Amino acid sequence: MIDPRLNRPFADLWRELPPARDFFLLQGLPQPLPDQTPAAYFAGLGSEVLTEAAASASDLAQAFARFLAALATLETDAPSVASLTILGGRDKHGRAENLELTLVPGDVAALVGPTGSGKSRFLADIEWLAHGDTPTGRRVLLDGHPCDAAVRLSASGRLIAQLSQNMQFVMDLTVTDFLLAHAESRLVADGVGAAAEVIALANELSGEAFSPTTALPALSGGQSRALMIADVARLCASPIVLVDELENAGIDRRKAIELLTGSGKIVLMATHDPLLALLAGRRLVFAAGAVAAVMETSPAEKNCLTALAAADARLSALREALRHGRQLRFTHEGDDHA
Ligand SMILES: Nc1ncnc2c1ncn2[C@@H]1O[C@H](COP(=O)(O)OP(=O)(O)OP(=O)(O)O)[C@@H](O)[C@H]1O
Repeated sequence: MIDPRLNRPFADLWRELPPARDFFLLQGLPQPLPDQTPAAYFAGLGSEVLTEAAASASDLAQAFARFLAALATLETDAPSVASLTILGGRDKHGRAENLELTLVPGDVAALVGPTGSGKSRFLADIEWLAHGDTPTGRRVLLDGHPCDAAVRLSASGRLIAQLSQNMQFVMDLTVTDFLLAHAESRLVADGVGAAAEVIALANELSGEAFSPTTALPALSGGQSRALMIADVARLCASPIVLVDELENAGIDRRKAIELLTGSGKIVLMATHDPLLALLAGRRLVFAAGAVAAVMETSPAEKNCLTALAAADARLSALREALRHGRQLRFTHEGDDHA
């Protein structure tokens, strides 16, 4: 049976599956015209081109149809996770950790605890999809099942995105070129639109806007974080996001969390920041390398959010004034004028 896509103009195919163009490059075939159909293109190939390609016109048409089918499968192959479960292991002294925590898309869990209490280790256990084979003995289940070695090797990079504290780009590309390359690798149909959307979101998160033509290494720390968060939220298929401290990132943390959870991701973040902790539905309290308690954010705590956000905005305004060399003023009445 003839693939119906072979009777549609190339312009439509390029729009839906941009990497379909690569077929012609890889086969060393002339680039088709946008208003041509593949059926007409292959039928019209001259004998010289066919000899060079060592294939008949119908072989090439069938190979192109298989290429399109494979691309379409890749595109729908975004990993999805309905639940993430972490089963307790043991603390630094070998005592059992009493934990069975299940998170679903849209959930945010904050990891709190003194320095050295095991927050980063917990994130690393999830990243590794631990199976009782890390120092903590924890086990991580996806959709209620343990992950076998094949899943762990092939899927952990695609399932889990990590935003770490120190983010520095070494690639000498402009922001747009980087995002276009990422969009292309993810087979996003409208790469240009997606890149523009990520830049707009990143500029909403960071205090100082950057332009699409800014070189990646020229971005400030806050701008880099903002770009990565917007990229993870919009372009990255990973359903699980691990965040190691957002507080000093120089970005709108509240918006950043809303952006990530709004895109249906499971977010786990280590934090010492009350604002971020209260944005999470649950917080895991760490002590001696284990989760000592799981606290639900209470309605009373949620009520504090508005006041806390206002206090946070005042502090941010002071930071901004400080940055710009202005005099600082902080009053009990809250009418500080910097
Ligand atoms: N259950 C455990 N068993 C054995 N070692 C552990 C356990 N939990 C954590 N550790 C180890 O303890 C050390 C400190 O833990 P970790 O770095 O995770 O703390 P943290 O809470 O992230 O600290 P900080 O807030 O300073 O970043 C690490 O070397 C880690 O591997």
